[in-house]
Amino acid sequence: MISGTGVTKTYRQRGAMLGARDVQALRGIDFTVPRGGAVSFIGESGCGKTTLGRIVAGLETYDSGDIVIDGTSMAPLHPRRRRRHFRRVQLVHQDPYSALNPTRTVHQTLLAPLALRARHTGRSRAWAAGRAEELLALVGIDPGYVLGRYPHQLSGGMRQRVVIARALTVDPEMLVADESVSMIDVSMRLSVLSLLKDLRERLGVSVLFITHDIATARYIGGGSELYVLYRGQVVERGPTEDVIAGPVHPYTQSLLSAIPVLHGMEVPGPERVVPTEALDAAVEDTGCLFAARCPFRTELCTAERPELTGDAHRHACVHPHRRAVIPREAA
Ligand SMILES: Nc1ncnc2c1ncn2[C@@H]1O[C@H](COP(=O)(O)OP(=O)(O)OP(=O)(O)O)[C@@H](O)[C@H]1O
Repeated sequence: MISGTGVTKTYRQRGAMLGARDVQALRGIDFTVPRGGAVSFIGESGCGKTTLGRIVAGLETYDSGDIVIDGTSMAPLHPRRRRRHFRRVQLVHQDPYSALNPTRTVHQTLLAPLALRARHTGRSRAWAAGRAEELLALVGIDPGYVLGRYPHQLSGGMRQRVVIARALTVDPEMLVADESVSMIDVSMRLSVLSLLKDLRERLGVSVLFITHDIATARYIGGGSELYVLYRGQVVERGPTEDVIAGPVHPYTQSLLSAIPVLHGMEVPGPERVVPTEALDAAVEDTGCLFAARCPFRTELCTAERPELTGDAHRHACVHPHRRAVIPREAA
């Protein structure tokens, strides 16, 4: 199991004298990804999703809070010792064009980490070569066809699968799939999502999805948990189907109002709001981060920052109102 408590991250900006503001990318994030489970973080551009994914994969530092990997707390560990634990979490780059070294064949790409593992575990080079073939078969590509090829000789979908195979070379406990930087088209995205679903079932590897697209979270569905991130704060979290069918926070409702596969809300909610930096800068730091854009705002909203409350389905809103969403097919 991999979890985080109170994870914060602020990007310090140079030129504060000239009015540059530090960016609070994450403001105390708690999350839990059970072994073999799936969790999606959703939010619009700039909400902090990529920062969180990079922190969980050990590629970015955090200011406070903690990440716990299989019961080991990362905070007190020396960075060099953390690295060993963070290897259990692999980031799957969803930009297959830049994720692979163009000067290496697929064979070289996979063999480098596998040969290292073989050395550490007293296995042979033949084992590493065999494992490379096994992993390619596992992600649904013919090893005979791809092993000797360079990335530019492969289709985008195949490149994406090679990226996943490379992530699997270290037998990770969790894959972090950051779709916000995705450059692949919709049908390919769906095939990658179904591959990740399949790997969850077959290998028991857990998956953290990072996306701006609620349709992706909906596709992952069954048994997963959805976290809605707004300006570095989780404003709603719960079982995916539950949050999508009955969002409570006005921000989640505005995100859902833009989804073509949904008909609308039984009780009208807010229309989608397009974030602007200027509006963000004007918001008071004390109140609800969404208050400036919220159609249900009252004085209470600017007085104090709401915390997440509730049981399985939690929200951070002082005027919670569940609005049932009617799927288009049922309307
Ligand atoms: N290296 C950095 N230095 C300064 N600010 C940064 C840096 N990386 C991210 N930020 C800022 O932190 C905030 C969160 O960024 P992040 O990339 O995590 O958001 P995101 O939700 O993934 O956005 P996107 O979907 O556009 O990638 C943004 O305001 C961004 O401008």
